[in-house]
Amino acid sequence: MTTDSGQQRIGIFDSGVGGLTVLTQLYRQLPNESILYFGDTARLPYGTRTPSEIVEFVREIMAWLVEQDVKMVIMACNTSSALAMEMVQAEFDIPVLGVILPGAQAAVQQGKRIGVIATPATAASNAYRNAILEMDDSCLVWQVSCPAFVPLVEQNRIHDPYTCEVAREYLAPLIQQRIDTLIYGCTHYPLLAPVLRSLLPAGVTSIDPAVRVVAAAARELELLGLRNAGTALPTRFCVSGPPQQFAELSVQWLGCTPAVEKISLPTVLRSPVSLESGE
Ligand SMILES: N[C@H](CCC(=O)O)C(=O)O
Repeated sequence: MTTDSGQQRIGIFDSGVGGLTVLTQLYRQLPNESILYFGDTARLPYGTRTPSEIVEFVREIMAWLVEQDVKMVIMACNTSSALAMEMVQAEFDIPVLGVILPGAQAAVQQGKRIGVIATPATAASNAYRNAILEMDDSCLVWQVSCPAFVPLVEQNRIHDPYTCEVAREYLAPLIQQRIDTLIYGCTHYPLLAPVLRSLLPAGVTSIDPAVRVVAAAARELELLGLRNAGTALPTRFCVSGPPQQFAELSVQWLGCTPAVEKISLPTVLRSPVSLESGE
């Protein structure tokens, strides 16, 4: 498929508005690049899904993004990066970046006592713990699963006093362990930064993996000769749920109301292996 004006976009996806924190970094660091954003809003939150559901969702999204002729994909979702990276690398022949490794790398360069707040699926996968310890086994890592955060952000309840109460509870064991670094292990969480920062001791550095993953994307585009020299096209926003809801929620971070399309993802056959395994 040929894209508008022949320009290939970078595809980024999340379950909902969390990926906007990656999009903001793309606007900052790669202002000439055109972006296709997909939010799987009909099926969020991902963090309480099973690993096989998450892999299946990512497979469908990747197939659709490839159909749209994107030149690179950034998985702007920690849960997808933690659970589906292996599948993506095995099944799709396109540059794909996840947020876990860049986030872990930023953390080990910053501190030794590292806290990770993440969705239940990401925390259970131990993706951050494993990545951090592989890079520096002298680090100490504490992970906290925060199931309430994504629904609260998607319900636009960031400034609700209840959100602050929940955040206090999630952060308490990390503060007790005297962490020096905190990874926002879900792309929705930087949207909660004002609340989180108000609860964290001043000496704790927070890490938003979006900054690093976009820097890595810039390097990779350069290396592959895929940088866009011209002017970026307006970002194309697509969702699987109600477009109006996404538009109304995201305006506060985008600064303008985006035009949002509802799309249907293709159904992808599971995998040759699972089809054959029944024979
Ligand atoms: N923002 C995503 C997904 C959160 C969810 O839908 O639970 C992440 O980074 O994990």
